[in-house]
Amino acid sequence: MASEEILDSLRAAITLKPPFCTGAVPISSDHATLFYKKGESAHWLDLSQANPEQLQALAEACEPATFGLGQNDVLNEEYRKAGKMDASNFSMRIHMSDLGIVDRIREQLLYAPEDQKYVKAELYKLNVYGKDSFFKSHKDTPRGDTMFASLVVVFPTPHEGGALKLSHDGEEWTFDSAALTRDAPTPSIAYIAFYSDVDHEVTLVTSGHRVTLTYNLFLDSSPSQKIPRSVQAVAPDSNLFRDALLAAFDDPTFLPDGGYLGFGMSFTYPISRVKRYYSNSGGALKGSDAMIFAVLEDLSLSPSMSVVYKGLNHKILVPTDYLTLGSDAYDDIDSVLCEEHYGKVILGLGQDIPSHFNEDLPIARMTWVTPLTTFSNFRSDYTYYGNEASTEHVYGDLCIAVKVGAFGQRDTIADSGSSDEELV
Ligand SMILES: O=C(O)CCC(=O)C(=O)O
Ligand SMILES: [Fe+2]
Repeated sequence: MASEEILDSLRAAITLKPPFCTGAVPISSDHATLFYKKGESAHWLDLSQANPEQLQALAEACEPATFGLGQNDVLNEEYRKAGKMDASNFSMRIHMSDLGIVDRIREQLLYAPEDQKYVKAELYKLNVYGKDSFFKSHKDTPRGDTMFASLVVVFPTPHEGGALKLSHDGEEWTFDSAALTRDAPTPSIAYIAFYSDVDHEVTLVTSGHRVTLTYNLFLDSSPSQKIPRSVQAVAPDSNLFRDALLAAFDDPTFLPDGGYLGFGMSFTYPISRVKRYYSNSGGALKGSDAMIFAVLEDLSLSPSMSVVYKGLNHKILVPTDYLTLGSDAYDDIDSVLCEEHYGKVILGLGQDIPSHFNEDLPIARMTWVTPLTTFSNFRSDYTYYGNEASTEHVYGDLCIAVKVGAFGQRDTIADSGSSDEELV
């Protein structure tokens, strides 16, 4: 039986990386010059040295900002009070890639094999948060299934308040853009990029004007962006987890006969994207999820993105490679998931085989290092052909699963997903 102390040391080594990256970057007047349309006339101002009258004129050229609710954009000033200008109504010569911000996001937020680490920052809107503006807590609506994060850039226009507060999984962070831009020795923008599924809010602006550009960040497969070699596949803090895993593997009392290790996800992933991007590798996973996957691969194990289904009688582990949604079932769902989707019944390491167990079903002896979460919960519909055809569904949660060999041969098992009948 896996000793609790070894598991605790593994858990402690999974340092939760903050779900954002941030910084301040000096800008020139050329970067800070904003041209915009208002009715028939054109205007411009330099956001690195704008006066209150210019900022007030810009605020008046904006429309009230809406926000995404489901698939709709709604206006509700109890929830969000700010001005917005669509990208078609203004122009700036500032590019996030030229300022090195896209590279920083790639290194710090996107933690994937080099050939998948392409980030595209697409300008979304300009916002002006005048006095009494705010935006209550929300998650950003993903615009397409390759969008993974949002980027907010705040210009050095005088204002107080308007900090961005983020919270995820019981932790909170504050991005005080007013202080960051005020304290910089030369005119600088402050930026923050955060995963779209992180809750965030803009606190009340108590004076001045907070002017921002927002960008949607997409995974992009264009090879035009070459990744600098210096970007490491595994970031330094992953050494802690790697060392803890190696120590656990060296301990004969840890999974003496081998078994599966499971890791619950720390972030949300749309299942359509999981099938497309993550089935064979952890490409573009977020934060500690990405770190765990990368370290397991580095240790020559074969982690897979898998789903834990709550089946009829059992929990069933199915690699996302073999996940088909909307299929037909001529048998009970547990058997279908095992026989047609390379699923395995999950049992704990020392757990007895339940009575009336169908001996044909393969078993995965699973130890959860981090608990299964419902961040990436989804539902699969299928048609069950019993006496009559009926539409049924089964719920699943995404996880990282890895098969580990017995003591002395930890990394020798490639979990091909084939329906090996042996009890692991
Ligand atoms: O301005 C900010 O700091 C955040 C804005 C925001 O959350 C949004 O536009 O969705
Ligand atoms: Fe937002």
